[in-house]
Amino acid sequence: MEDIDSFLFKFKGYYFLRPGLDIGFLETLNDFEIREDDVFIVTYPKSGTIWFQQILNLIYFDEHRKSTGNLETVFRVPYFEYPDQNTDFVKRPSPRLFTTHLPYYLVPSGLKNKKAKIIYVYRNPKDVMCSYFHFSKKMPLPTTSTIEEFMQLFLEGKVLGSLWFDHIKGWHEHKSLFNIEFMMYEEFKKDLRGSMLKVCKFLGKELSDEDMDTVVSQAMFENMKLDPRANYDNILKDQFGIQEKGHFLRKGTIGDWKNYMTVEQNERFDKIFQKNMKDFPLKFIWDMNEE
Ligand SMILES: Nc1ncnc2c1ncn2[C@@H]1O[C@H](COP(=O)(O)OS(=O)(=O)O)[C@@H](OP(=O)(O)O)[C@H]1O
Repeated sequence: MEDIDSFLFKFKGYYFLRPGLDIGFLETLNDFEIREDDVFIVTYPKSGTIWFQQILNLIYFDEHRKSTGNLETVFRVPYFEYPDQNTDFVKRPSPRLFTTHLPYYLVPSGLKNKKAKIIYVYRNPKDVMCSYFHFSKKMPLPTTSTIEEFMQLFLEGKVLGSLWFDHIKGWHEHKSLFNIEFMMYEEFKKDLRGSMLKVCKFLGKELSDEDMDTVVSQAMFENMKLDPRANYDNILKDQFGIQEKGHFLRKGTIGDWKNYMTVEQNERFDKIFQKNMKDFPLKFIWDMNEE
């Protein structure tokens, strides 16, 4: 197990990615001026962030949908807490689209005006953990050689994003403060078109049937994997010097955790999950065959 502090930085109780972090900007997050038509995707890492970044690009930008532009998916829906040096969020035209892994208590207080829209994407935490285990080997993140050791880090919240339980519970318990809609990764897997209609409704966007067909097709895992704008390889290479290809969009399935966790690990995870998530109202889907 590697030294967590060389990769992560704890600020107000939450772990950020250390490389490239602008601590001065973190100090100003609370006061960042929110516009009424801003849209935020909020996720705990490995819950489908790039998927929703792609979905927003496809919904909002004709040229992305028509594949005539080649701006990277992340460019128009940038990470709020990791601003690029060349990006001035204040100069961005409206509607501004953002991505964030922030916990509810660190986002700009202006989001509580309830006008700016927030989509919180969540995924069953066993698949999150397994996706994270693989991803951590490719990134400047605390990593481990076995899933057992990674499970320990994950369940102690010693990862980028801190404790999964705190993240989702914090946002859900405070949902009445925000204009927020909770969307489940697994529902998008099972019914992409139906789920896309829900996103459009929440965002107040109406697409023609033809455009909707394109959005659905381009948001499918198999097609996104082939789309260089959504494929993180370039970003991994540019920002972190990582050379490996094709691993960001790894499997994109439900229930892959079964290929990595033993029966005993699963039972232990379940106990901790039940203890932490007792009375939590949102449903989770752990298996592709589950309704
Ligand atoms: N279109 C589509 N359909 C289904 N699944 C998809 C899709 N796009 C991305 N993914 C999967 O999402 C996982 C990556 O999560 P994140 O994008 O949240 O990662 S990150 O936090 O931004 O690093 C990662 O999951 P795993 O494959 O299980 O590792 C991606 O494959």
